[in-house]
Amino acid sequence: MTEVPPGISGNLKHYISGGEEGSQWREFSTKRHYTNAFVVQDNKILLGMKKRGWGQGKYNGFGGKVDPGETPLEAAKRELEEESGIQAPLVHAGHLLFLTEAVEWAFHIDIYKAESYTGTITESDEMKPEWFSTTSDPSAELPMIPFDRMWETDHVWLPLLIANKPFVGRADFVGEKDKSKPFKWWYGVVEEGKEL
Ligand SMILES: COc1nc(N)nc2c1ncn2[C@H]1C[C@H](O)[C@@H](COP(=O)(O)OP(=O)(O)OP(=O)(O)O)O1
Repeated sequence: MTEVPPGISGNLKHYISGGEEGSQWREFSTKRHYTNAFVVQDNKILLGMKKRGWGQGKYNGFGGKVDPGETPLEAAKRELEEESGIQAPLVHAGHLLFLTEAVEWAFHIDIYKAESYTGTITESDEMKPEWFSTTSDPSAELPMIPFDRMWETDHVWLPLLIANKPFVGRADFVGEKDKSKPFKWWYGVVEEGKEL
């Protein structure tokens, strides 16, 4: 299954794919644009525990919908500040397409990363920020990234973000809302020396 799935494109090299035997990509007619932003600094990553709405109870980057008239980068900076209280020089790291049974649109999510920030990390009504270790060193003072409390395919692409390898992926989920599980997925990395 090395063929790039419908809905994503770019100078991509197959990285990982899988799913239930015989499963087909789901059709979709509309996409909604979202952002997700991560601060990675000194072997640690800032995640937030979502306190309400879509993904409640899961850890994720900071983000949300792109508002009309905003660029994705503007939206990513606004959402990061609204949800965690900080400003950061975000750089585009990849994008993802997610489909679920719970909603009729596809989530197009632009993913951003920063290696520094200004301001004071502050809990908001939407997110509780926490630092996690990006290393597997058992002597690290921080807890490891809680992949068992994140969306199921995050363990595939978050290491690419941490390693500064631009990526693009698609995952189709089955099941209701937060109980949904991926049934088909494909992730690619951008070919060496090429643009995303
Ligand atoms: C597999 O699906 C997903 N995985 C990951 N890692 N992140 C996802 C997935 N589906 C959605 N997301 C992200 C995209 C956004 O960053 C948030 C959802 O944004 P939200 O609905 O909270 O948007 P807001 O504009 O903040 O919402 P309000 O209207 O409540 O302010 O999850």
